[in-house]
Amino acid sequence: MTELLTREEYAAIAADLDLPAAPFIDGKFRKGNGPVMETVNPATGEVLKKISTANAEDVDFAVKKAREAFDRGEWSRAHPSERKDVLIRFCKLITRRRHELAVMESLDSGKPIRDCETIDVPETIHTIKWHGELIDKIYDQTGPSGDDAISMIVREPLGVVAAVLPWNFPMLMMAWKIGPALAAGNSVIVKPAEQTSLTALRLAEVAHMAGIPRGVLQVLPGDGPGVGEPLGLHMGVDMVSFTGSTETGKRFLRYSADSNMKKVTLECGGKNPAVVLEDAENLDHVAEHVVNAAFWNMGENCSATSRLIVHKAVKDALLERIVARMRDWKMGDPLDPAMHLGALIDGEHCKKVSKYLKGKAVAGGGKAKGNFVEPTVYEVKKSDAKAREEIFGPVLSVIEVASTEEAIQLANDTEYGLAASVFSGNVRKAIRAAREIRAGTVTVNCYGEGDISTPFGGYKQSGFGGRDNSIHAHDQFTEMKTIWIDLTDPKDGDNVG
Ligand SMILES: NC(=O)C1=CN([C@@H]2O[C@H](COP(=O)(O)OP(=O)(O)OC[C@H]3O[C@@H](n4cnc5c(N)ncnc54)[C@H](O)[C@@H]3O)[C@@H](O)[C@H]2O)C=CC1
Ligand code: BAL
Repeated sequence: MTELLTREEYAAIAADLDLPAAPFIDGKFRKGNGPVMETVNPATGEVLKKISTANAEDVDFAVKKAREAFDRGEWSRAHPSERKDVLIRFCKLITRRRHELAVMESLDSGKPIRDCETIDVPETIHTIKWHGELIDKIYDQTGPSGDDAISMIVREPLGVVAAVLPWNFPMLMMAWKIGPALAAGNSVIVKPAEQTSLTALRLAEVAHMAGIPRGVLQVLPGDGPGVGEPLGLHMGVDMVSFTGSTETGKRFLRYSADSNMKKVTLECGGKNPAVVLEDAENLDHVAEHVVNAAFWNMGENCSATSRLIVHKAVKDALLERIVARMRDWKMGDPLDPAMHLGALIDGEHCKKVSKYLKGKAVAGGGKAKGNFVEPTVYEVKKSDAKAREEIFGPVLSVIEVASTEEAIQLANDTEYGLAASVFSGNVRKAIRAAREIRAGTVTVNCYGEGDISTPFGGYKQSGFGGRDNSIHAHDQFTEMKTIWIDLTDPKDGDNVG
């Protein structure tokens, strides 16, 4: 269990922070050639730091350094157990600095400190450790090539990987990418979201202290056009692993087509349903999961439940319980460990979310103060924008249905397919529904994203090209090669063709 400090202790850590302020390239912080960018605390509007950003010239330099590091081979060709040892040392250093990292994450993103301490930091450590531990335990394969040959099917690191990150889980999404990519031996260039660069920069420095060689993990702060686009278009980048909006994800497919056909994997948006069937058991339990699914991380979560598709027989009883549970979710100062909800990422996003706060709410719906938005529930028609568009905020749209078939049809009536949940007391019905819903993760009688051992990614416009987490992430960050070895004796005659 992670211990939480007091508000005062967190404030003291915040006051003492020495925040990073420049790109981390080839083993050190260097002034970038891009514009200076302010990183702002979304809860207070205070400028936390002025950060020197990278530009296309810095991207070129970082790619060159990443390639040189890859070719030197001290990381890419190190024995897997050596890479494991360094990654585990990296995790130990993160553990030592966990409170500092949690406070930086909370200040920079508006996330409640209790989540940063109990989820973001420990899951970051767990993810990097899991992939480090994995790398010296997986085998390559041989093919069924008969007596005259042996075919080896081996996995090799891709080379230079760019990880383009969102602002909603800055550190954890970095771990989802760098854990498997570094374990496999790649050089990685991280582009954090422009709102949240601080923990990425600190992690790169800590990784270097742990023994990750220069050039192997670099971080380039900056915006999409200034840093993301040159990375996407760069002829020296072998892969982009992206998490963010579907619209920007599609841009990376275009960048790839317009440059070197680099591998692209995309983890994008969602309009995720919780489907509650008429035989759902224990509505208190269902309500607890739905409230967590909809409002955790202020709804700024790609897998957040934003549609509650509920059978009319249980709707009123469930809504009553949801409204009651919402009262336990306290919103306020993110550095106060009693708070469950902090601020949305910035004013622009807050404006986008607030556009949906119209009509009579079942709960919440109060006017947003600063970047804080009250958790809100609406009953809507299936054609309503609230039921169709990704809001990415604490807004839950409830749609009543009259049958299981209608519920599943509606669950699938979206361009997205990231996550879903099904609640039913009948296992056969629940599993049938889970199979019929077209989404990358479907949970039964709970909400969740699985864990590090299970793949995460989307169907339809929620994802492309691979999965984060699990051994499938290792596949994502490696290239597959066949090595065919002839075993016939040349003395026995012609073995050509
Ligand atoms: N995981 C998810 O599903 C996420 C979804 N979103 C959704 O996206 C909406 C917009 O949020 P944004 O921060 O603007 O997401 P975004 O998808 O534009 O940003 C994600 C990353 O892509 C980069 N990027 C942006 N434009 C780019 C470009 N033209 N070329 C290369 N890289 C580029 C950004 O700098 C950031 O690092 C949100 O309101 C939300 O609905 C946002 C963040 C995460
Ligand atoms: N929930 C993990 C991925 C994301 O929200 O972007």
